[in-house]
Amino acid sequence: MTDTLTLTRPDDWHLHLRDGAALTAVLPDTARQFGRAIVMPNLKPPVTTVADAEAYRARILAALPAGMTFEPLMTLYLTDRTTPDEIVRAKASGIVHGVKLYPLGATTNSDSGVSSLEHCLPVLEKMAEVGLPFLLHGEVTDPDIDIFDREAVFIERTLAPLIARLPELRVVLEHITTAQAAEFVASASANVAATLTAHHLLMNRNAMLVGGIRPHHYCLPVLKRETHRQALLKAATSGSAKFFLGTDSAPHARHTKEAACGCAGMYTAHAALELYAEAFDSVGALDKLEAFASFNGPDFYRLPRNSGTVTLRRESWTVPATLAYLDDAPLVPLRAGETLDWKLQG
Ligand SMILES: NC(=O)N[C@@H](CC(=O)O)C(=O)O
Ligand SMILES: [Zn+2]
Ligand SMILES: [Zn+2]
Repeated sequence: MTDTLTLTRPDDWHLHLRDGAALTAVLPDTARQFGRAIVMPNLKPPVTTVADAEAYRARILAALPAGMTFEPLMTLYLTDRTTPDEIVRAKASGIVHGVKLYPLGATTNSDSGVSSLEHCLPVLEKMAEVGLPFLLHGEVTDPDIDIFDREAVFIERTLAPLIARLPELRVVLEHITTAQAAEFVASASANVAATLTAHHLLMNRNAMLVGGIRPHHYCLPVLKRETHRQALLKAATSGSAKFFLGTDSAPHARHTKEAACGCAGMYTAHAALELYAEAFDSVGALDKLEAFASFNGPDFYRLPRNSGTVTLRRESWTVPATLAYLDDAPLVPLRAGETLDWKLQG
């Protein structure tokens, strides 16, 4: 049995850092583990221009505790008003590494999202031309489509036609949750990849709905049935370079989750690598974790792999019940009050 695991320093290819006091509270959790992260642009208001991204990047670096190194990889939030010129500026900036699609109304802070990709074709063509990846929250928002089917329908209605139209566009289907998504990505061209969260590798929808409704296990795309979780775990541990780590750690203050209409998003950054190690260990695939966490992402984004390493040890520890977040508004991390079997050293 492996008890110690040393990995090339990993990166998080899908992360919500928020802003202000929330940013200051959560950033150290990520910076302890990851060299870089693709930082999601769904602030209020969203990060839609290179100027916004530069200012947000400066706020992230200013919030980083002394002595920690971490590189935020910025993204732009695609809107119906994004211009091809902004894409050219984004590529030239060197700090923007992707453009994010939030279908209008699909998830947290998506009310500036895109109503139809048809409007955005000139922008998407420019992204393909300059080589800026397109990052997708892959769910349709059609009210007639059942929430558990929204990812699979997105693949049929939006992703497949997009790829057929612009095969040279590099696309990341974020936080995939279904067997359909895993199969689609695995059989698509090398320009199509996916991120996988630790929580979708570890939990199915029973964790949200059995024995009472558990708001801290509610996220989007929503947890699916066990067959899907198994398909995701198989994809993550398959050795395919198309699948890589993206926590989708998405902090929301406790009272906004424990509410009649609770926010979507799980906070996992406090123990991200430990949670992935548990998932990979559960199928005897710890040897596949390094490529998933540290190689496949930078290779797809055409960035150098990190130097340096992190070490995990098989060691029990208890996750705190809450973490400090905003004044009088704590954060409930995934596995709050429970024991984890892996621990990041140092
Ligand atoms: N994943 C979530 O459930 N929530 C994310 C948004 C997102 O990634 O869809 C958030 O910003 O809170
Ligand atoms: Zn999303
Ligand atoms: Zn997200």
